[in-house]
Formats: sequence, structure tokens, C-alpha cells
Amino acid sequence: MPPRPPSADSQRPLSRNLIPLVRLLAFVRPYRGRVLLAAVALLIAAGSVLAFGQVIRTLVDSGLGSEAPGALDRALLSFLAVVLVMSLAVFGRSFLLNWLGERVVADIRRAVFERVLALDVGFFETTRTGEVISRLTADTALLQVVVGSTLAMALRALLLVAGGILMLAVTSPKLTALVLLGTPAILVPVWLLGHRVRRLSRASQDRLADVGAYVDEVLHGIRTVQAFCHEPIDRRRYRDRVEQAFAAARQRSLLSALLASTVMALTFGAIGLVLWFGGQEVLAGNMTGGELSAFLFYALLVASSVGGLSEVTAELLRGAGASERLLELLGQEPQIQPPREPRALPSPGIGRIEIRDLTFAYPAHPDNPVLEGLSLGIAPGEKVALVGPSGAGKSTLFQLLLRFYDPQQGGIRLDGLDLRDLHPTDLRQRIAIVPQDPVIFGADAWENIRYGLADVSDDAVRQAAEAAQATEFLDRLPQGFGTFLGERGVRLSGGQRQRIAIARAILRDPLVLLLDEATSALDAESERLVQRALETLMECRTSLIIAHRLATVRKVDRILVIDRGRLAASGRHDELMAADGLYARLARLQFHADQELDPRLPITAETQPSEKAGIEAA
Ligand SMILES: Nc1ncnc2c1ncn2[C@@H]1O[C@H](COP(=O)(O)OP(=O)(O)OP(=O)(O)O)[C@@H](O)[C@H]1O
Repeated sequence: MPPRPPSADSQRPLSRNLIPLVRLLAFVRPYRGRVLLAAVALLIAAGSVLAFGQVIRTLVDSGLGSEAPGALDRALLSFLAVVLVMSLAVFGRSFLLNWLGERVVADIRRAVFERVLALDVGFFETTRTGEVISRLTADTALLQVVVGSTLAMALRALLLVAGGILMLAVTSPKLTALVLLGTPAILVPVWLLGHRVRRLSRASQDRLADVGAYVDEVLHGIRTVQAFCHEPIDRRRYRDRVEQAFAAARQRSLLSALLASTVMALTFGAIGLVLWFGGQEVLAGNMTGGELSAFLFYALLVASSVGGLSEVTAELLRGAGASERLLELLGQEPQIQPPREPRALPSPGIGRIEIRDLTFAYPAHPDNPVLEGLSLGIAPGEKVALVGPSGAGKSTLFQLLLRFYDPQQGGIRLDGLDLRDLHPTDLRQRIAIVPQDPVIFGADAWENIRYGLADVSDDAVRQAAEAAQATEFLDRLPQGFGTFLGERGVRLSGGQRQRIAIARAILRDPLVLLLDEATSALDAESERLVQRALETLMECRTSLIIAHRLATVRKVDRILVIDRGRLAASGRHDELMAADGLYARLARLQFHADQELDPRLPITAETQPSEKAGIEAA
């Protein structure tokens, strides 16, 4: 597995230009027709604004300057005609571009979320979830504004600048030459300031993402936070982060404001000069009053558009920063990919697992293998308990069986096929996992048990719940199975959550069952119910159980003792006790867990009481 770059976060380059926005064009392509219509509307709207200059010229020269009766009326009529055309065009432009902005951002949101879902679990170890959430929410919201309105404003301003300059040249080439000569004096400071605004924009977005990530972390662990009275520290840290974000934003705002005011001062100063020169020309008879009025109109139009452009440039670059971050996510390739030609598992499956010479290190610690040369075989329908000290690699084996990671050496075969030759979906559909701390989603019990199996009847869900001993408490809820169980719903006990997870697994009718027993002791009644549910679940299927209870260990066909990523021993409970190895030590330790430590027990590094052993007291 190639090593992943440390973190998308720390290596993020600053957006220096608008290229990332251009790369989003791929998302606009499906809506070419509307883009074309919007462009036409944009052109007409800009054209009609420019036409106002001519209306003003006519108004001044023939309406006000001549005695011809009706000239003023005609001028007003043409003015109103231009207003009508312009308002229709503005309506079209505004609606179409906003529509495009919303549509494109909705598509981007979907694409990014779909990509994130496809990424391997390793990605989420190197990237904070808050960071990903911030990209999906804050960055897409920013992009929505940029694509929907800022871009339209920028295009409009660009057209007005270009058209305005053209009309200036048509009206008075001499004055235009003067204006153009003075332009660099405006553009150079604008460019310099704009460059700094861009860099600060990106920095301020990054600080905001930090704030989001921190909130996510604290809220997820709110119970721990409060239990350890960690609030003052979190308050301080959060305040620091918010202040950092504010400092970055303040600096950006300061420079943006400076940029805007500089542009204004320079352009309007220049207009004053133009007025003075133009006045001289009119006095000398080289220009009519109408021409000077039109010239001034165009000059003001160009100046305000340049001002507008400089303001929206900062926003556009913020959008470029946002799209860069979104494209970064879109460009992430999952490390776990289906093979080009996936092989199909036999149907119905057999449930034979062979692990050969398995060596695996997590991407975060490539030099520190968690499993080393592990080899074992599990027969179809066999129930196997995995036992061993904490950190031995038991959960890691589950992760590899689900192909969340690929091993560096050796491999795992299910029904004779290497996991890497299977489509991960095909593999995972054959496996069900009951984790130590099952997740309950924001939905009712029906949904929580069904979890993705759309075409399963309510009756089947109920049967699964029955087999998992879950109806007993679900029926007692206010709306029975229809009760909302997730966040802000009912709080379920550990044993109840486990039974929901067991029902979920029963409904899937998996070939292979992975069960991570809860380490926390359940009360005797819950324990009995969970055990009964598990027995039903394990019937006739290959089951691997990370066992913490003696009751479980006694019922399995075979116990595998894992120690430091290797198979240390295997056999039945009595055999392993007789062998008096690591298993016997762990088991004895557990027998006496609630009492004082057995003084006859040899205490070694592996059996320190502080260390969580593999088997809980029965
Ligand atoms: N995502 C990860 N990245 C890096 N190291 C990890 C990761 N998950 C686990 N480890 C390390 O791998 C080793 C084995 O962990 P694993 O969770 O498989 O142990 P375990 O036998 O299941 O322990 P326990 O009974 O406490 O759950 C530990 O040293 C742990 O620190």
C-alpha cells in the first residue's frame, strides 16, 4: 500500500489564481444550453446599459440643445425602450445564473459526498471529519454564492469595462488615450493589494475549517468533556481558534477595504481629470456637450465596473480556494479499490476462511506491524473465539477481513478466493459485524434494523428483532418500532444497542459473522438476553468472536490465542487451561478480576492488572 501523504490539511497550497474555478467547468457542461441563454441575456443587459450613453448624448444634444419640438419626447421613449429591454435581460441573466449556481453546487455537493463515502477508512484516520464536513458545508456554500452571483457580477463588470472602453474610444479617442495612459497607475496597486487579499482569504478559510473540526471533536465527546470538567480548557481553546479565524478575517477585510477605497480614489480622481480635459475640449468646440456627457457616463461606468471587479475578485478567489479544496477531495483515490475483474464468491457461500502468513501495519505506523506472519484456518460454520491481551491485533484482523485495509504480506481467502480479488461490496455483503459499541442512527427501530436492506418486509424485521431478544424493549417504547432511536431520540442501554446490532446482523443472514463482544459488564438479565440472541445469530455460520466473557469462550468450537500479532495457541478452553500458557493466565486473572488478585498468580508484563485482558469475568 503506498504511503498516504501526511494530511491534506497541512500541505494545502494557497490558491493564487482562478484556475480551480475553471476546473469546475466540467460541472457546468451538462447545462450548456442554459449557459448560452445566460450569456445572451448577459450581453443584452450589458449592451443596454451601454446604450444609455447614447440616449444621454441624444438627450443632451438634440433634446436639450435644440429647439426641435418632440425631441425630448422621442429621447424619453428611446430611454424607456432601453429600460424595458434591459430589465428583461437582467431578469433572464439573474435567474439563469442563479439557477446554474444552485444546480452546479448541488451536483458538486453530491459528487464530493459520494467520493467521501467511497474513500477507505485509512483516509479518515489522516483527515479530521470536521475538516471534511467543513468542505462539504462551508466551502460549497461559498461556491454557491460565487457561482450564483459573484461570477455573474464579475462577467457583467468585465463586459461593461470592455464595452465602456470601446464606447469611450468611439466618443472621444483623444480623451480615451488619456484615460488609458493613466490606467496602469490604478491597476498596479490594485494587483499588488489583490494578491495579498487572495492569500489571506485562503488562510481565513483554513482557520474556519479548524474551528469546525474542533467543535466536531468536542461535541462528539461531550460526555467525556463534562465528566472530566474539561470545559474551561475547551472554552479557551475554542476561543483561541475563533480569535485566530477572526484575526485572519480581520486582516483580509482590512486589505479588501483598502483595496476597494484605493480603487475608488484612483478612478474617481482620474474622472475629475477627464472632466477637466473634456471641459476644455467642449470650450474649444472640439466636442459637443452631449459627447462629453456620454463620455463621462462611460467613464463612470468603466470606473465603477473596475471597482466592482476588484471587489468581486477577492470573492472569486475565495471561491477558487473553496473549489480547490473540494477538487482536492474529489481527486482523492480510495486505497481500497475493487479489482478490474472481480471474482464472484460461490452462491450460496461456504464460509471457509484461510489466513496465510498475514503481515499488516497500519498506514500511520508502517514500520510497526500489528499482525506478523499470522496463519490460521477456520472451517465453514465453525465458531472461533479470539482471545489475547489488549492491543494484540484482534480488532485489526476484523478490519482486514472486511477489507478496510490490505495487508503488506500474505493474504486472507474466503471460500478459496483472495479478498483482493473480490468486489469489496460482494465481500461485505457476506459478512456482518456486531461491534463492541454499536452505532444507532437517527431513525426509528425499523430503519435501524433494516439499515439499507430496502426490500425487507416489516415482518422480517420483527422476526429478526425477536430472535435478537430486542422486541422485549422495543415494544415498550412510546411508538414501538416506530420510535425514533437516534440522536435526540430514545437513549438505549449498552445491552439494548447490542441487541439492535444483533437484529441487524440476523436480518442480513451473513455467511461470516464478526462479533466484538462488549467489554463493559452487562447486568445479569441483559447478559442472558444478549447471549441468547448471539446463540441464535451464530447458528450455522462461521463466527469469529473477540471474546471477553468466559460464557462465550466455553461455547465456541475453538479458541485462538493472539499475542502481539501472532497465533500463540489454539484449542478448547480445557485444553488451553491444561497447557497453562498465556490463555490460562488471562483466564485466571479474569476469574479473580472482582476479587483481590490471586497471590499465587504469576504477574508478568502481560498480566498486569491494569491491562485489559481478553476475557471478562464470567
Ligand atoms: N487505525 C490505527 N492506526 C494505527 N494503529 C492502530 C490503529 N488501530 C489500532 N492500532 C494499533 O494496532 C494494535 C492492535 O490493535 P487492535 O485494536 O487490533 O487490538 P485488539 O487486540 O483488538 O485490542 P483490544 O482488545 O484492546 O480491542 C494496537 O497497538 C493499536 O494501537
